[in-house]
Amino acid sequence: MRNLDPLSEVPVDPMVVIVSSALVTHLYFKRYEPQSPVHALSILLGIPSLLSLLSVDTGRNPASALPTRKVFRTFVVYFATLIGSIAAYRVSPFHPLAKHPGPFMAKLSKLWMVIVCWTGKPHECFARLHEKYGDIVRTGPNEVIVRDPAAIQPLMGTTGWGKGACESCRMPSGPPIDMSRLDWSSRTMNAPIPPLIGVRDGPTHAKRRRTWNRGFNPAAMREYEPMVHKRVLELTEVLAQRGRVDLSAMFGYYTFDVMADIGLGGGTSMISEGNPEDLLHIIAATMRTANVIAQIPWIARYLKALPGAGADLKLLQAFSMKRYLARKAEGCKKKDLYYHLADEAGIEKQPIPVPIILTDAALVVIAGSETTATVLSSLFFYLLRDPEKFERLRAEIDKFCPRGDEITVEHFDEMHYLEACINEAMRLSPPVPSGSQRAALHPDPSQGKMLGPYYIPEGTLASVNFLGIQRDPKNFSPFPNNFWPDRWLVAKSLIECPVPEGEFVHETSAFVPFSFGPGSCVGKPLAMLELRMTTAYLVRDLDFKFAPGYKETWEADWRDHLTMQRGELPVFTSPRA
Ligand code: HEM
Repeated sequence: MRNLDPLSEVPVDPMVVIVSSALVTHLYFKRYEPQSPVHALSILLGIPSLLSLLSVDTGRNPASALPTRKVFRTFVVYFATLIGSIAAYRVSPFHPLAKHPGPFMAKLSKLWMVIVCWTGKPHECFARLHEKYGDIVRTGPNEVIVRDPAAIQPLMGTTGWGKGACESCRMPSGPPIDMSRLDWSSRTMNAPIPPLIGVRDGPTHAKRRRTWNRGFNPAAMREYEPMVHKRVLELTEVLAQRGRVDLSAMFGYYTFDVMADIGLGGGTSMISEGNPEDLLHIIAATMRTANVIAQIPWIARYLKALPGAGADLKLLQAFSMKRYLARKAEGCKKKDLYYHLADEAGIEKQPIPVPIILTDAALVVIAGSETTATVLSSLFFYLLRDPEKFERLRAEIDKFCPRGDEITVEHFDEMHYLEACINEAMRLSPPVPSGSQRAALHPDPSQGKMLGPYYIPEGTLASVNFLGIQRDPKNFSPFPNNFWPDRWLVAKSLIECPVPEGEFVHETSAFVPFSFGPGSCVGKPLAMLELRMTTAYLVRDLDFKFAPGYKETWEADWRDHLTMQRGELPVFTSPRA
């Protein structure tokens, strides 16, 4: 009987055809990285299915019309070749990142980063890797992290790369965008209208940022000052009566209330009532999941189909929607941040689309609350561990603003020690510890970059390790890991340097808690206002001490889920004696 196996009629071993097809698939994926699941799955399942059909011998034996073994063998050979080829290329000397050292498993697969991010300990892991491999470490097949301030300007400055793929998959909503012009690294979780922080394209980002910039200019900040002031007084009053509190949680409630007041027309009372809607836990859970998914953004397309996927995110979006509708119905009574983000003044030529207002409203609370709360919590942890520094700060505040007086922004210009303490807390515990990723926008080989002394090719995801550079003795010495606010005063020549001149290093370009360049933190003026005002009132008017039994595990409890998540800070608070 005639053999109908078409592959057997050509003088080529069917195995060669299957292996070659898998290698061509690797090349195709490497070059085009299909964005849609239908496209990707039709290639990954279609090719081996077709090859199975072609290699079925339907002529010899009717039983072979059920060619389970051949189909199985075709699939196994195809996928083994495909995976083997990808793995071999990634660890080979031909890979563009071959000369950058890093853990073998990280070079092989992004799964390594998925696991690291899931543990919440990337910041500790990266510190160990820098010790072992140096200032640039390959942390993924196409990814590096850099601990060198020379990388900041070229990567994040005006001629730097766009936001990395990670951010753009964090808060998906709305219709899909055309990803066809973006390179492999820009995979997103169908983030059609990404929040400002995830807008990769420079001009689009600059356009979106205009309303935000107006929302944090000096005139806008003057409007917010009374709102912050009111909440600081409320916090001070509540803490004066509470006794034992988790100060870290209280700062979370306080910053959330401030952001809701300024960005969403108010409507929350966490300082007095706690966290009844569980919003802070929802934000934490969202950040953790999103940071893991961001390592393999393509998976979001498939996860989204699962029931219950993104439930936390939806709760957060529902909260933003509720507050948005309330604020809109209320109308413009004051020039809050919403006034600027929704362009209630009508400055923009086109009205701001509602989906953009909603997406950015969620960003207001996500970006603006836990970040500031982390710095406040760390600052109080360091101050309570070191009563001499607490007293020195209190003396400065008393001097410029005695008890009973209202503390206003005018007082802060002269409070150098307050500024030094805040900077030092942000140096030791930046709320975005492992940096904000960047990636070239288009697959253009000319877009490779020198990051200081290191060349990285386009197609690389790159981050500057903020915690790493801020604690590197090459940038801050002596005592790089200790809370030593005096370094900021020495650097400004306000006090004598207590160590021999050669031992003092203060590299201000390596201090980037708010990041750097056109995509850096737009909310910095508000964050600084909250940090100064809150610290000044609490240190001046309250006494604090660690709750008995607290093991001072503050830093060990940190979890890095893009933003730092904090553990408890149990303290006793009382009115100042
Ligand atoms: C101490 C407190 C804060 C710190 C340390 C901090 C830090 C950061 C960092 C590192 C980024 C990433 C920038 C990048 O991608 O390069 C960022 C972005 C951002 N932050 Fe903050 N932040 C703080 C408070 C705030 C506050 C109070 C707001 C108010 C809403 C805010 C709003 C934003 C926004 C909107 C972005 C996105 C900016 C953009 O992509 O253009 N942040 N922040």
